[in-house]
Amino acid sequence: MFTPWSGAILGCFFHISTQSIELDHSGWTLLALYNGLIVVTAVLLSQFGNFGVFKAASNAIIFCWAILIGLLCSIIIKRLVLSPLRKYPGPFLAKVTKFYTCSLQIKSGNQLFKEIRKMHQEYGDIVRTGPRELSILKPSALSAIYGARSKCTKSTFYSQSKVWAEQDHNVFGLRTHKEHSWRRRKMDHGLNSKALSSYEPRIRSKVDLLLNQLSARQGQDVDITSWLGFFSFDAMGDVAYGRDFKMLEKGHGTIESADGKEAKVEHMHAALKFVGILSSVPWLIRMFAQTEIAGDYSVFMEWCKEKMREKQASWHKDQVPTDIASHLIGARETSVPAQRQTQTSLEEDASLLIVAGSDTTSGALTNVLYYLTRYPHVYKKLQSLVDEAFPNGDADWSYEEARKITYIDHVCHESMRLKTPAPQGLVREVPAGGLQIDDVHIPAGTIVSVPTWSLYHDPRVWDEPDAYKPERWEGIDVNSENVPFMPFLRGAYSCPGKNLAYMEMRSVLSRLALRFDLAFAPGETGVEFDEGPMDTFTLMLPSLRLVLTERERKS
Ligand code: HEM
Repeated sequence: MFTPWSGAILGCFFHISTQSIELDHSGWTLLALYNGLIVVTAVLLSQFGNFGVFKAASNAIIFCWAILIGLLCSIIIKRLVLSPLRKYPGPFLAKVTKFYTCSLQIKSGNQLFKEIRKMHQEYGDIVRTGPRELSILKPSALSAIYGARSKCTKSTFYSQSKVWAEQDHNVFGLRTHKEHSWRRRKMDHGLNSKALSSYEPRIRSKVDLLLNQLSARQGQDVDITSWLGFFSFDAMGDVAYGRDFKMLEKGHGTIESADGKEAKVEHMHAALKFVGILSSVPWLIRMFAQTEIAGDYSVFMEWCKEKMREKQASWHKDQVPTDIASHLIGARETSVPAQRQTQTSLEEDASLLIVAGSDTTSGALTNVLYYLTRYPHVYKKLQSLVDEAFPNGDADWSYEEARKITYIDHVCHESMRLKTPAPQGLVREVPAGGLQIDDVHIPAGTIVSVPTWSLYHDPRVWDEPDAYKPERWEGIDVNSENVPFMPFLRGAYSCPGKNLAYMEMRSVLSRLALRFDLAFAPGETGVEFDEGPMDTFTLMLPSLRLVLTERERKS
């Protein structure tokens, strides 16, 4: 009964019978079951098969290996011969396993988005990048996949954290439309225009601190990537739960948790780099997440959760919410128990806000500064516009006036086009009934994405696609479905922090232009910075060294 052939047949049967079940979350369970099966088989063989212990164990191992081989053969045949995606071109190995794109991510130094672009150049607009996955380089795919009317859902990539129940995930990790939409409404309250106007003075004081620190270092070699990182972490700590990381004050990216443990932002980045490498095989990320080996990353996450618990302890129903956490806590406390956000998900949201809102904004800002330094005529134009709006300099500055300078938005859009914050494309699952994109029908269950890096550099879509030309955005409504550009995404899963991010970017850029001239630091050419962004889901940037000089007229 426990022969290699019966093992192989059992492997095939297991594959066929579990095809419609999502096993991505069950890595450790499957591993445990497999090892358990070896032991049970060995026991059965020694008890009932008249085998000695050694022979029973070796036959059990052979039988279980045969199960694996049968399973693998069945998977490979399905993926190569029977898959509804077999007609789509792509690298042979990509059709067989996601470890192929994982290996490309490693080989390219976390620049899989460039490899995907090469694949499109070789195979065309629709490329099979995985057994179940298509990358679709078509502007019309943006609305079809991500638009407000799209029924596509988030793929398993999104539920890679260690929590089990759907309702315990942070809002980013929620994959069912229903659960996601009510949780999103609660978070959106903390980021609507009324809430934002109450955050504005606090963002302003963080910009004050940033400019003062840069002023104290004027004429020196400054790593602007780090300083903008300190700014965005401090701003998010304040807006998320009214707490300060004090990175701008200390001049380094560390936080301390209540039990005295110190976590460095650079270590958190190392963990994200690891996540970036495994992004093609999210079930493996989840397995690692469940082993509690995240080190500094978990100190950081714990800090965020602790701040949420502190806020909960001091919450009072008559308090006016002053940050996103108090909006979330207020919504929870005033709901009937059956409609309450779970405690775990509240704490998960606490860390999500920092991860989603800090590196993204500082990365976007750093990229803008890179282009402004590289193209001084653009910076001069920005300076003359802010000088015109604020003739007495920084002392006159107000966000109300700064947001009217549309050129600031144009330099941001152009920078986010050339160095898009989520370069690989965001993965979505096609719902029952399939998805129509132009004349192509994509079958249900396919994982689809638009490779935004490729799209934003596509000469068929953009005139001089590699040139930095903020003027191209004049008179263009970036929110229109007809514009093939969505750095903050569109539709149900779009970024709730978009207006906050613009507030931070407009504030920093307008005030920096009022106060400083920019130049690359001696020895800095910008080449490594330009070529070195890593995809760790968002872009992780190399250091950019600049020299800032106070302009003649001081604030
Ligand atoms: C330039 C800065 C930013 C960019 C480019 C950006 C971009 C994005 C994108 C593309 C998504 C969709 C990701 C996906 O579906 O996989 C997203 C989601 C999200 N962003 Fe942002 N973001 C920025 C800043 C912020 C800020 C400041 C916050 C702070 C509140 C924030 C909070 C979030 C959250 C909570 C989500 C998950 C939304 C959901 O799944 O419903 N982001 N962001």
